[in-house]
Parts: sequence; structure tokens; C-alpha cells
Amino acid sequence: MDKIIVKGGHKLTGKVKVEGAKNAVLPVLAAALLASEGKNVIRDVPTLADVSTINEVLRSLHADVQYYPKQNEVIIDSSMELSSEAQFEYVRKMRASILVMGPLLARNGFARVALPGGCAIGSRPIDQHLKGFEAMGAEISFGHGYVEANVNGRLRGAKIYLDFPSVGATENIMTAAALADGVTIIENAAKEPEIVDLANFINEMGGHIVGAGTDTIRIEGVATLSGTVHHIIPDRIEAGTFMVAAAITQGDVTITNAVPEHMAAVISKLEEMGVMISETEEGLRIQGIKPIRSIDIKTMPHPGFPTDMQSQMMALMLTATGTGVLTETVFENRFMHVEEFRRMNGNVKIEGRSVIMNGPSNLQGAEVAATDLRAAAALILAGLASEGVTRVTELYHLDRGYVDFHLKLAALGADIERVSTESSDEKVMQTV
Ligand SMILES: CC(=O)N[C@H]1[C@@H](OP(=O)(O)OP(=O)(O)OC[C@H]2O[C@@H](n3ccc(=O)[nH]c3=O)[C@H](O)[C@@H]2O)O[C@H](CO)[C@@H](O)[C@@H]1O
Ligand SMILES: C=C(OP(=O)(O)O)C(=O)O
Repeated sequence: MDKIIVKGGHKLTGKVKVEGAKNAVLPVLAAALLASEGKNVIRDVPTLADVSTINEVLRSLHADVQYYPKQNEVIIDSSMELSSEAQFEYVRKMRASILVMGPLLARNGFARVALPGGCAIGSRPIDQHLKGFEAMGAEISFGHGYVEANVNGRLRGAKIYLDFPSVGATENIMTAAALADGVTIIENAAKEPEIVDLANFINEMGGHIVGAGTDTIRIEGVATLSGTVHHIIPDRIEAGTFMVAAAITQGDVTITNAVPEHMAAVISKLEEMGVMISETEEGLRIQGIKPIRSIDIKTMPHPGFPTDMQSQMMALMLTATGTGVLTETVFENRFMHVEEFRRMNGNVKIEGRSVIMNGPSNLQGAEVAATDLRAAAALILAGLASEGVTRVTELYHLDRGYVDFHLKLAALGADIERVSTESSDEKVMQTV
């Protein structure tokens, strides 16, 4: 098992490039199954554990998947007859495996997918996905830990109102509707940039989708979709994570390949704390200052403040002066990292769906365990600003969503390394 060992107290400076977005590439790779002709070539694919997992899911469904991690490219041929079953071993590893359900139902008229169940951040039901499939004429049934959707003939276009703008439900319904008979309207749809990327990809395959990025999406079903070449958008959460890394070390970092329009809420909240942010020719420049001000934040669906930046922002808020309140409204249980921050001497307490911080905390290095992938990044960020050495374990969470995180931080000047727990390298760091 690996560990990241970070010694705090170094200002980060320099440039860092963000990868293609994890939350865009997973739905796009799942949606590639819609193509019954030609091959899909997906570019700017980040080399993440989740990408390997979705590739395995697609292969288990009999698609031909060629992965070229060094070229950041995946080529998928899904023109053959596809299997309809996504097994538990994949869905358990990665919830986004549920996103094959829409394409399979559209292509085969039948899909059987293991129920994802809960995870470290909440119960995460899929009722809104299923409500959409049902409205399009599918019959839903459950048994032996699987959910099945079955349609007699083709799916039919329908008007679907989502009770909550769920990202996954919007994506699954959009892919199912892309090959349905007639027009589907999704109301109260999710508006995340990753939804727009998916709609663009489907349109590049020959689909007819308008309105992605607004709360009403109109999908006119087509008879067939064909392979295309698609570039994945940059990862706004990875970019935000490096913005916090710059701010928490009072550093001066330029982030290249970020799309500022995708990050308005994060930029605005960092500026409210006193962090200086400017758009330069090279990218987004972040200059941290000390002291920074405490603020209040509430996570919301896009364009609100993203829940996937909540734990990283909490690390920064711990170093701010005054009282700050961070409220999580998207997931019911995304505060597992709070106890780990307390182990680092963070002055933080949970009250219902909010966390209250009285700062600045005098953060101290400690042994901590990542509880989900953003928590993994957040604990490392807190380590950058702590006195002494922090050791972060359970790094399989980090590997789901960050490419070479410690190497990128080291290139910016962080004192950080990743060791296997069997390694004696750690002893060298323990002397500091
Ligand atoms: C692979 C991917 O893109 N993951 C992202 C996606 O997850 P995901 O697509 O799972 O997130 P959703 O937007 O669907 O979930 C948001 C909330 O809605 C609830 N819900 C969702 C569906 C449903 O049918 N019923 C229901 O009650 C969930 O339990 C959760 O509380 O969006 C989340 C919210 O921005 C991000 O944190 C995840 O990083
Ligand atoms: C919660 C996340 O991802 P997933 O939906 O894949 O668990 C995330 O990216 O922070």
C-alpha cells in the first residue's frame, strides 16, 4: 500500500497543466457504445484508474477498446452486438459504471446493471435515472442486486422532469434518448460543463441535442450514431485543487489548460477570501496571501459551488482568520474527512449539514487516511500548510481522480514523495 509523505511550509511556484476531466471522460466513454458504425477516437483522456475501470466495463460488454495512455487516447469499436449486463465487480469499483445503462437500453432494448448502492459520500440512489427510462417506455425490475430495464421495440421520446438536477440521471437519459423514437425533453436538467461535453460528443456522432448547459435539454432521437473524434474538456476540479494548493501555501502558480468560465464559483469564493486571481496569456494565475479571510460556502449543482471542491476548500478555510461555515447540500454524508482534519489539529466541528471552522488553525502534520478521492487531495493540501510531516494513506481514492498528483506538486516546489509502505525511503523523511 502506498503513502504520500508531505512536509509543510513550502510556497508553490511555477506552472501546472490540468488533464482531461474525469467526470467528462467517463460518460463519454460509456456513450461511445451508442455508435453502431465506425470507431470512436477519444482524445485528452486522463490516465486514471477510473478510465481503466470504464474500459474494462466496455470490454465486458464485448466492445473492442484500445487504450493508449501515453497518447491520452482511447479508440472504441462498438459496432458488434453488445452484451447487456454490467456486473457488480465494476459497478462496485466505480459508480459511474451505471452510465452504460442508457446506451445499452437504447442499443439493445435491454440492460441489466448491478445496483451501485451507497458509497463513502452518501446513499446515492438512481431513482431519477430509472424514472427517465420508464417515461421512455422501459419496464424496470429489480432482482439479485441488479436493476433491469426492458423495452418492447424502441424507446419513445418523453418529457421528463428531474426532481433534482442529477448529473448522472441527465447523462443516462440523454444517451438513452439519443437513439429513441421522437423527442425527449429533460426539465430541471443538470447544467455542468461535463453535460455539455457529452451532448457535443453525441452530436458529433450524428445526434440532435440542443440546450445542454441550460436546465431544459431537447433530444431528438436518430436511427443510428457513428464513431467520431472527440476531445475531452479540461478538468475543472483538478484545476480548482491546484488553485487551492497555490493559495494555501501563499504561492504563485499559473494553471494552464483550465477553462475559467467553468470555474466561476470557485474563482469567486477564492477571491472573496483574498486570493489574487488573474487571467494571463499563459493561463489562470493564482497568488496566495496571508492572512486570508474566512467565508461561508454552500455546495450546489452547477453553476453553484461544486461539491467536488468542498473538502479541498475546507483545507484552505482551516487556514483562514475568523469563523467560516461550509454547508454541503448535494451529498448527505460528505464530511468523512472532518475527523482527519481534526487529527491535524484543525479547529472544525460538524453541525448537521454544515461544518464550522474557527481559524486560523495551527495545522500539524499527522498520519491520516483518505476517505474519498477529493478528501485524499484535501488532506495532502492541508499537509502542504502544516507544521511537520503528514502521511496520507488509502491512495487508491486519489488515483481514481488525479494523475501524478504528488509529482505535479513536487514540480511546483512541494516537499512531497510517494512511497510504498514496505519502502525504507520513509525513514529518511522521518528524520525531519
Ligand atoms: C462521475 C461523475 O460525474 N461524478 C460526479 C456526478 O456524480 P453523480 O452523477 O452520481 O451525482 P448526481 O448529480 O446524480 O447526484 C447528486 C445528488 O442527487 C442524488 N440523486 C441522484 C440521482 C438519483 O437518481 N437520485 C438521487 O437522489 C444523489 O444521491 C446526490 O445526493 O455529479 C456529482 C455532483 O456534482 C459529483 O460530485 C460527482 O463527481
Ligand atoms: C464523487 C466523485 O466521483 P464519483 O461520482 O465518480 O464517485 C468525485 O469526482 O469527486
